[in-house]
Amino acid sequence: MTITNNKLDEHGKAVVVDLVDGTYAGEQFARAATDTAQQFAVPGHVEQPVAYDAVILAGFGGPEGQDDVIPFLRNVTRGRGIPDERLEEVAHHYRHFGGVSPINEQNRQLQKALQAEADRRGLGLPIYWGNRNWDPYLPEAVQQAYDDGHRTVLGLATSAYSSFSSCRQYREDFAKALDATGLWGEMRIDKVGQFFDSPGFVAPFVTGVVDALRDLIARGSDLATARVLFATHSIPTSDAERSGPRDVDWGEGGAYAAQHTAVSEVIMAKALAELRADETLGEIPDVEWQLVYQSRSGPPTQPWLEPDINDAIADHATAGATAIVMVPVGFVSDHMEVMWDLDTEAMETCEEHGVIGLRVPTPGVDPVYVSGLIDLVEERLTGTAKNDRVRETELGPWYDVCRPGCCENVRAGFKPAISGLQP
Ligand SMILES: CC1=C(CCC(=O)O)c2cc3nc(cc4[nH]c(cc5[nH]c(cc1n2)c(C)c5CCC(=O)O)c(CCC(=O)O)c4C)C(CCC(=O)O)=C3C
Ligand SMILES: [Fe+2]
Repeated sequence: MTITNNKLDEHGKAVVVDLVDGTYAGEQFARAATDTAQQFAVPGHVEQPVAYDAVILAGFGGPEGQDDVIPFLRNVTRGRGIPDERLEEVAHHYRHFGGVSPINEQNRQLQKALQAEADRRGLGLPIYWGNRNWDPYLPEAVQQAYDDGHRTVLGLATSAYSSFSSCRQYREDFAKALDATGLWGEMRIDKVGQFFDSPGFVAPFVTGVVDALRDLIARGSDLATARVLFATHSIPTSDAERSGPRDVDWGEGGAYAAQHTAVSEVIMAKALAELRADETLGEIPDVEWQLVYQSRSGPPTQPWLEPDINDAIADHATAGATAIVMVPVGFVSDHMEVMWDLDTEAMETCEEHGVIGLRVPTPGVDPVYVSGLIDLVEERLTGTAKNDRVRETELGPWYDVCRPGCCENVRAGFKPAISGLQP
């Protein structure tokens, strides 16, 4: 069986992936031949215009009532055979908030805001929305876009960094949606590359850190004893090591940790520069910062990225810190991982240790972020050259087309994915 995704674009420059046999979820599926590598602009930036006619926003999805909680968690943990009793332990975060995660409403708002910005620029692009784990599901969004006549679609996932969970799984979800709808070869879906260091994503965090530090100054707190903790989702160290292209040595924690470290450094530098530009504030000392991890799950025997934010708060308090500023740099909206793990648990840890705890907002639907995402869409519409794309760290602009093995998950095995060279 040969299936073709990513058909020739109308400018003749081929972005074609010929797919050969592979197996996925009991179905004959597609595996791309690696010798198609030459057909992509190496090292993975598409520098020709593509006439995308729609955008599909891909979200994580979350429950919207108590009855949704267990079915949602079954979806998230699908294929790992976790019994419902175990899921009920995770469920208590959701149960605590009436079984409702704010994530779907946040994505509805984001969809609206993106649509308004695309319309304002006269792009004529409808923005669809579908989720990985809850209604509305991604295949429905793909089918809807197809039924409305769209054949060349740009995917945009609500996740900024590289790793299996934050990038490749969304690429697989789009491929799975093409399979579920029978639209392989009928519809081209490409995905916007990881945007951790795009100006629109970075700016709201800078504003947030500036506001939090100003707040501390206003309270008479000494910034020399404040700590800024940049928080992101922990992942298994085995996933972290495989994040990003395999032919680059990213150091400990792989591209995932390297991207977070680079962005945190930029946010910190920009925030301090902004505060120092305000002479009414007096001397602003350097503020100690650290990248920390949250929301670890999985068996205790499996190593995940550390330190955990709660351990870090305890250590900093012991070492004399008086205030903790939490920056959820790994997340795009104030969903459950933020509401529970930071605003509930980590705040409690701050209280226990007698330190001030402040939490910076995520980008959410900040107009700067929304506009920045549409800039990324425009880069792909116009085929903006790699060197003309504005990014805030040396690591970017990240790839439009991932290389073989990028963010692979050896536990789950090979699955087809869009916007990359297989396997
Ligand atoms: C890197 C990353 C992001 C950031 C990138 C992105 O945003 O996509 C993220 C986001 C999210 N994670 C979320 C929820 C969950 N994640 C789980 C489990 C896991 N996440 C992982 C990683 C990530 N997760 C991993 C390695 C696992 C272990 C299981 C596995 O190997 O897959 C579980 C299962 C229970 C448990 O194990 O705790 C739940 C319920 C929600 C929704 C929140 C809401 O409802 O508001 C969001 C946005
Ligand atoms: Fe997660």
